[in-house]
Amino acid sequence: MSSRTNVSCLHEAKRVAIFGGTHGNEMSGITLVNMWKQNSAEIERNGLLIKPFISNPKAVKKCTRYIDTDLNRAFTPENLSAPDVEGLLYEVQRAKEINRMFGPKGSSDAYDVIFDLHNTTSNMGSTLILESSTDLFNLQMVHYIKKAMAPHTCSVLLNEHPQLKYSTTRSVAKHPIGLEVGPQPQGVLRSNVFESMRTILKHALDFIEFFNSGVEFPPCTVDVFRVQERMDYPRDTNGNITAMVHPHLQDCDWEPLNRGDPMFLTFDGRTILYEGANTVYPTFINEAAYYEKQQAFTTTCREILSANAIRKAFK
Ligand SMILES: CC(=O)N[C@@H](CC(=O)O)C(=O)O
Ligand SMILES: [Zn+2]
Repeated sequence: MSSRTNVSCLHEAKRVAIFGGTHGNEMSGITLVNMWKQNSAEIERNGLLIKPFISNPKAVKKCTRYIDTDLNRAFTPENLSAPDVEGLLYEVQRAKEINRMFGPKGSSDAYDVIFDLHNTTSNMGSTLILESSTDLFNLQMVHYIKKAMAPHTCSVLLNEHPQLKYSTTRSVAKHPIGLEVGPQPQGVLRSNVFESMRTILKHALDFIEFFNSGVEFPPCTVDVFRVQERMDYPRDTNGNITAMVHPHLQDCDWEPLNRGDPMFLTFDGRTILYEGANTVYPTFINEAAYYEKQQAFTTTCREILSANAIRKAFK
């Protein structure tokens, strides 16, 4: 069978948004988007409409993650269909606005791609976040970016967990893609993190330009880390944490954690071991924003996804 028969023909991706400031204290995305709003030469590509956009301007102004509630959890069907009344939470109101501008979510009018730029305090390096294992366009794009970034690594986190998946800002687009780069403290800009993010965006836009010009991308595989479980800190009956991430686990994002490996260190010096049966690959280890979400790290398992060849459908 010739490979021709297996080429999936996908719609052109003309409308692309780049969001920064979904969280108002994650400075790389905010700074890049503000820069590109002033001068967009760097992100312009043939035949593409590219919109750099600050998604939570009030939170950016205060340099805080959010005003009333986490915008990156707010794109639920209930919120998006809520009537426009006075007194809505700021981020719910903003989610509705973003849905009107870039969506409606799930409709053919929605933007083709939204890149949502985030920073983490965890030592995750550069990470692309996918919400679906079957989005061929995104899988091929991620494959292209990983190859273009080599020898630097760019990990892929896949969150399609039925309970742990959340309603992200980028989920308004047909092809939602998150970019998480760390470690960078909240409210701080680090040049290495800023430059990695900028380079990944460049490769991503190049991919879309090639795709729209009719280039065919051959079948590929993508190594991903699939979200498995949320691990909370040990807590007392008042909900206060009683232990910290163990020094042997701290900064070891994406490295295997085996049964019997140290996980937490209590304030009185006791080590708490990982007791799960299977080897997992922790990520978002000691993320500052996740203390309030009862999350010390996320466990993932490794998986290899396959994607068909793709090219643009000719009308
Ligand atoms: C540290 C951080 O904000 N992480 C993002 C991950 C994502 O975009 O899916 C979040 O929790 O919304
Ligand atoms: Zn974020």
